Amino acid sequence: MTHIGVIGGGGWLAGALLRPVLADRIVKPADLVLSSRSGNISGFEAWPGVHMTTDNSILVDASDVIVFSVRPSDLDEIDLDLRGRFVISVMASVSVDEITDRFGARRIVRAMPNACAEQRQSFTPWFATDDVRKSEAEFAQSFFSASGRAHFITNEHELDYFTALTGSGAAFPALVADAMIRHAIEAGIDPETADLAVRQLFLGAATQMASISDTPADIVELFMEYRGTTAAGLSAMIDADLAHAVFMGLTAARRRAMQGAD
Ligand SMILES: NC(=O)C1=CN([C@@H]2O[C@H](COP(=O)(O)OP(=O)(O)OC[C@H]3O[C@@H](n4cnc5c(N)ncnc54)[C@H](OP(=O)(O)O)[C@@H]3O)[C@@H](O)[C@H]2O)C=CC1
Ligand SMILES: O=C(O)[C@@H]1CCC=N1
Repeated sequence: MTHIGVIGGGGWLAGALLRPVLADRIVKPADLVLSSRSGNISGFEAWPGVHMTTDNSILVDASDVIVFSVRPSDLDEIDLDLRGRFVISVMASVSVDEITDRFGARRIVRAMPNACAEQRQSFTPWFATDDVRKSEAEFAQSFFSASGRAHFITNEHELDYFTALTGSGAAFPALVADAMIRHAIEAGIDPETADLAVRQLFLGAATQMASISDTPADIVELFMEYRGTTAAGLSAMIDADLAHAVFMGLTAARRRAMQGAD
């Protein structure tokens, strides 16, 4: 697993995944090839040895592992024969069967990281076809572990669910954070302080939830039992059916993932 080629390597997710991989020397800069359509790839200035191309066939010839990180709607313009090759895909909504039908590859790892990879905090479930070799599965686990928590799953269909749940990265928490910041500003807190306060709150909450055995439901219960100001706030949010809004959002995102997002 030495030479890696990333089709769509100039994109948002590829950069977020690859910078930790390069920083950890899981892949050497000289062994990495990135492709894009435009030839414009930035974010790799710290690793001048990384190769860049607009020709995917050059990338394939130079690589043992071919990573697909283009938008699903851009797949039609890619015509490659990848029979006998090992492929990793991070594309939403593109099944391993579709990858086999389009490109001939049978040894496929399909993963769903998120953009928190840049901070090494992605949750990345990944699935492997039966043909994937042990060394290739080990490479996939170490590749995705550089940018967060990599988690092997045995049911490919779950990836469409995770596309909605965790592929969305900071987006859904950011929606809640933004509402809190706007409320604070309306209450007279200056915007800079409101922003600082809510960012720190989310960092504290995430760190706490990641490090204690209490579940999120236990934490809610703890504050409800305390019967203080937080319980008053929680009761109003529960009455307003915050959970319903979250369920509706996740259902819509999952439906889109199953239909084919771009
Ligand atoms: N962004 C995210 O948070 C997440 C994304 N994903 C998945 O990752 C994949 C990539 O997404 P993202 O990084 O956001 O997308 P971007 O639009 O940021 O990047 C896509 C990249 O693909 C390149 N590209 C398009 N067509 C070709 C081609 N024919 N040959 C070579 N390169 C090509 C683009 O080049 P150019 O710019 O020059 O056109 C660009 O560098 C998607 O399938 C998405 O579903 C999964 C989880 C999270
Ligand atoms: O919003 C999107 O479509 C991308 C793909 C999966 C998560 N984010």
